[in-house]
Amino acid sequence: MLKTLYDKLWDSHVVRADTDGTTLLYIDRHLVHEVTSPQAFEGLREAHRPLWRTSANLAVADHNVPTTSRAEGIADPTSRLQVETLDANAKSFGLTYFDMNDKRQGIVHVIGPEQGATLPGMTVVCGDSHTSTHGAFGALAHGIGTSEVEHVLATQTLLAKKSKSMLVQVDGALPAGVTAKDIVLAVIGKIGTAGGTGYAIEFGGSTIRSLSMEGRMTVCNMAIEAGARAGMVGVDETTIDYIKGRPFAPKGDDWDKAVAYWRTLHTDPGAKFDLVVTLNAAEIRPQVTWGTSPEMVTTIDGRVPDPETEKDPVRRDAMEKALVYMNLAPNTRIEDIKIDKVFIGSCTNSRIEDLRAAAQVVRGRHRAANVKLAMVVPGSGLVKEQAEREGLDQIFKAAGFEWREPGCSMCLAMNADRLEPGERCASTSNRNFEGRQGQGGRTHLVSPAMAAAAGIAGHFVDVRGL
Ligand SMILES: CC(C)[C@H](C(=O)O)[C@@H](O)C(=O)O
Ligand code: SF4
Repeated sequence: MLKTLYDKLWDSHVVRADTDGTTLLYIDRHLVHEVTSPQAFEGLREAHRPLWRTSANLAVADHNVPTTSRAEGIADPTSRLQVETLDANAKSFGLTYFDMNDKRQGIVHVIGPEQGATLPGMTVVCGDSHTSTHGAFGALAHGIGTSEVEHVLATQTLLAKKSKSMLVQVDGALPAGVTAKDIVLAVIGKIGTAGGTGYAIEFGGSTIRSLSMEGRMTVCNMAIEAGARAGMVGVDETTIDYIKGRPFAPKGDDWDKAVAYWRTLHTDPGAKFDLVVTLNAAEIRPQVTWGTSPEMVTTIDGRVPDPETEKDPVRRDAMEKALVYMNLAPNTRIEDIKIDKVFIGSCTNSRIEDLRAAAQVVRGRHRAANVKLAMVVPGSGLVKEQAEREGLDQIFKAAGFEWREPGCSMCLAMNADRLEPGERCASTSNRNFEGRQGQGGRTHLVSPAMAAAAGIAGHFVDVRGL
């Protein structure tokens, strides 16, 4: 039988399947962070349960860590308690753990692949919705809730039901200045934030094949924002080259055997998907969100839409509400929207290529006077180190951008980095709902190059013209 990549990943992890489709799946890799793990560890402790397979777990603190003056510790007591609780749990349960001062520390979805802890053919879970990122490696990866975190820690399995399959096929050469972030925002603009509900999405086509692993991770990262449970890309030489030599990757004979297996991890030609969506890369332009959902997106040469032209009353209401929150008038040119802050970071766009793309734009230029703060937050200590080797930190600092320590930072308002009420931000993160970056803050999702360009111009601007 012809199989999709999703079928192959699913079938190879079934421990037991009931007639109603409820399936117990074996989990190969469990990533742990401080927000969704405390109750899970507490549950194990109360039940006197050990971990089923300690070496399957990798833990890191990311959401609550400060991105400045880390040596002084964490000022906020709630954040400090969460991180200290993970410190203590990792120690008492014996998990591999990168603490806040370890240079391998970073955002959980950046460090998994960086360490080679995320490998093709694996099932990867984490108590975090953006676990879909890891699907870029030909893995079945998705977020789980805290009670499931406890279940995985105790049994190395998860109860699941198979989703339907969707292929998002993107073909053609990407125009200059258009990036993986623009592809995925364009996909969400097309299918909507509910378009992927009930599906696992495979991204394919020549455009996706030509993306680096960083780009593929950006695309899979936001599959969850399209409503899908998982995003994935088939394995090819780009995947294998990325993994080779990473600390957790197999070595010697094991490497050869693994690679032979990994090369089978793609959809068989002719295998059927429940739904196929196609995009032409040549038609994708730099994207900017204007509202409070990633599907409220348009192109840099576009305008804020006018709710008057929307016939569906539910959608019209949502648009009106979003425009009030965003303080935007219908028909405003996107290029005329002024910004107060820039955030370059998050598990969507904080990898070395993202930082290179942003640095290329700001090199020799300076932050606009109306931009109060432009911050660059590398996804991990190792990304930071690499960027510094390449002199990117100097380029950013010379341009008036702040160079920070790794973490989730201003992607969400769970640490010291946040927007003040009414502030408008060009952000490379993945969510723009009300209050996401701070109460009353206004988020516009863009690519790293577009965020950098907005920081220089003081308003959104087309990177293709720079
Ligand atoms: C805190 C965590 C549970 C959450 C998630 O699951 O995604 C966060 O990472 C986010 O991006 O909103
Ligand atoms: S960077 Fe943002 S989206 Fe990613 S895990 Fe952290 S909070 Fe969630």
